[in-house]
Amino acid sequence: MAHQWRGVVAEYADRLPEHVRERVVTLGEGGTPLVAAPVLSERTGADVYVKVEGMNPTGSFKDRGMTTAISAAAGRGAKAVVCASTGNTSASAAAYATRAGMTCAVLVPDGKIAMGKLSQAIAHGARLLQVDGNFDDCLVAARKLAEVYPVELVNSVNPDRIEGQKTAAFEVVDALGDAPDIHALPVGNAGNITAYWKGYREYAGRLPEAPGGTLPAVATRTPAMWGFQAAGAAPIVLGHPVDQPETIATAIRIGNPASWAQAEAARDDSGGVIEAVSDDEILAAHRVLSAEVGVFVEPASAAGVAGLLRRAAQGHVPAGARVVVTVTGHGLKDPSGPCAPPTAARSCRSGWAPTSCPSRPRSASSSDRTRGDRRCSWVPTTSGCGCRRRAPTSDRGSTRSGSRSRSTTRSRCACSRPRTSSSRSTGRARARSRPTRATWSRVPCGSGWTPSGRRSRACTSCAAT
Ligand SMILES: N[C@@H](CCOP(=O)(O)O)C(=O)O
Repeated sequence: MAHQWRGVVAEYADRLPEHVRERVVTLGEGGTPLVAAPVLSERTGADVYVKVEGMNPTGSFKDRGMTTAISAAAGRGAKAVVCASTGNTSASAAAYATRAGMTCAVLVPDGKIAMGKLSQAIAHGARLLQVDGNFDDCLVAARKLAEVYPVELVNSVNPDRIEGQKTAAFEVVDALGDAPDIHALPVGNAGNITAYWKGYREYAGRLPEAPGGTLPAVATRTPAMWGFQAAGAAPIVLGHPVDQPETIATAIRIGNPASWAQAEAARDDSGGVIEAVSDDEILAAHRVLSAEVGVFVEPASAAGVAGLLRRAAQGHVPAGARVVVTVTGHGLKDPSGPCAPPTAARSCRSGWAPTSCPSRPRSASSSDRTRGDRRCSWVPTTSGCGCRRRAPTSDRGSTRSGSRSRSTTRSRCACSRPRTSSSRSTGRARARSRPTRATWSRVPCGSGWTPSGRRSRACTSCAAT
């Protein structure tokens, strides 16, 4: 008879602190598939499995930690919780807080959250505070709010979050019969690598002081932890905080991870690594996952696979090694991966689709259709909005009037770079440097196509309008 999964607190009660068990708030999280990935095994010469955390109730691994954090808060009689988020934490906190009858406030970087995640937080009734800053600024503000007001912080700086998230390591061992040789995963705020490492050590009987630490060991060993940050947001790799983290992998666009020291400890104690992968490597891995493995993930989730493929190509993956890669969130939360342009076009942000984009508008003008090479031809300049057209002749017919006036060209460019010396006023420059509604709306899609507007160029595959 099939086992009805009861959520991680009930399933691993004897290995969790007592205070998270007093009033359990659950949506049935955990028990996610560990999927064999023959394609990745073939490419790496290893025996690779993917832990599909997008199958959690709100579509990400955060639910494992949120059930314990919200349960603990509920047990203490909390009425409200707060978190800073790049999207997944807010969706999860909002859902579990609602389930517990609590108010949830979420602080997110304005314009930097994938539409699917934002929709979740709103749908679950969160009080949304969009901050003019990045995730790290949001976390500073959330910490202050929790100090001053009777509201509990449910980011992974809350130890109850780590307790819940460590159960993913238990599940891996339970499924494989022992710990893998290598566990690869993305690193953002670094709570997850911290939690997995704790879980693996506990299951191997190496933390006797932990809840359930006196229970018999389940695993005979622990894996090497391989963490991967996005190259534009790789503070641990660089050894210093990154003031303006930037990557297509919005979930790990973090410049100063809260669990930095713990992540380094996991790396060093396990004999592992933390490395950076480029956005193009992330997108390539995303394609492998979707088109070859059959698992659709959000872009950040592909960072672990990107890192594994890179290290395999460098000869760092021992033949036949058993490898688990955590893919952290579901692709439907942020469907931008398949239609994201390559780096050159992304940094330009002109709005021109790359040749690989499957979401080319069906209503392309005749010159667009005849233009063989649809790659972005905008290049950065040092004046104006920062972009200009390099080869105007190639799309002359696609402009409204056919004339090559500067204003027509500019109006096509939704670049959010700050204006430089040619700015008329500093105020205007600041306004331009912030994402406009148009650029913001394009973020979740990632295709580069502007939302429905005068040219009606909405992305036809992800419906980000
Ligand atoms: N990627 C996270 C960032 C917050 O991390 P947490 O570990 O503190 O929850 C998100 O989804 O918001």
